[in-house]
Amino acid sequence: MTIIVDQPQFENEDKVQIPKNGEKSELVLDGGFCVPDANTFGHNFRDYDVESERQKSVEDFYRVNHINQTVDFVKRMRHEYEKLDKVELSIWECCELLNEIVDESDPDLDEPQIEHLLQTAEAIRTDYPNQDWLHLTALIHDLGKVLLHPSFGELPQWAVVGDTFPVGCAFDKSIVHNKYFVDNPDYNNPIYNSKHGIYSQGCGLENVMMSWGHDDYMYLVAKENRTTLPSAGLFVITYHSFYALHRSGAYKHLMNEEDAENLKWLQIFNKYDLYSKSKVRVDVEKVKPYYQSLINKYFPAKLKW
Ligand SMILES: O[C@H]1[C@H](O)[C@@H](O)[C@H](O)[C@@H](O)[C@H]1O
Ligand SMILES: [Fe+2]
Ligand SMILES: [Fe+2]
Repeated sequence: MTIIVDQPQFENEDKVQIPKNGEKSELVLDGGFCVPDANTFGHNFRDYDVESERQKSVEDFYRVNHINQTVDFVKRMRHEYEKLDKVELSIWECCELLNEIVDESDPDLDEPQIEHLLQTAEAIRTDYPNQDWLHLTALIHDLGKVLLHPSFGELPQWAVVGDTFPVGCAFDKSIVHNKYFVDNPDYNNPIYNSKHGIYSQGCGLENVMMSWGHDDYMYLVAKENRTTLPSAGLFVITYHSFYALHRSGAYKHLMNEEDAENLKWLQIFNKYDLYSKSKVRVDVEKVKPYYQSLINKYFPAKLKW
């Protein structure tokens, strides 16, 4: 059986159902990319409740993340990192640096980060051969995880990875492990805990502060280094971990028209980001010249980080 995924769409469930043992079925994305039956550990993708060793550490990750991501914290991080005074590196050098990094929030990934970047990019490239900006967006979408590296300040996991969400307004129920927000200082602050909080209807996501992490950081780096990527590419980078929006449809009241357009690309991108996590290795040396040509097209040779 072949299930075609309609795109783009809002899904209300937080995890994707995959076939039970023995049931043969596959999900086929737009251009024929086949979604694996299960993640590397034999579970549904993004199943945050399944009993496993990994589940416990992922839940603990979200507990600390939800307690510490506050308006004050995000403001401090933005101020610190917009200086871009840490290091000077090319995009590719940064991809290689990612290999030293482990993401403790991810229940699905068991490969080095560079594999994940290339698997995502190559899967999209097959299905959308003419959108070279989307191939490059995929290659760099998780590069901000270098924040975990000593030369970038060695931030703790909870300040770098995991799903993101707005701060400064109420935390939505659809956010993974949302029960831990009760211990966040902003949770009981009347300025921050209403539906709109410090924002207004349709204000545009650009004006909304997201929890600090690799998405926002990479957006900052790309923008300040004057990338020529289109706005949809920057949107994908900035909100790819915002599952409450792109999967559950929460916080739509903060979007403007441009966000709604860009969201369509994010929903396409997300399928590849999530389901290309597999054991199938990409031959890095073989694909490197292609990605290097895209880097040359859209970025300066060296970037300030
Ligand atoms: O655990 C994962 C991982 O950190 C991804 O890079 C991020 O984009 C996802 O939103 C998150 O769930
Ligand atoms: Fe990510
Ligand atoms: Fe990713």
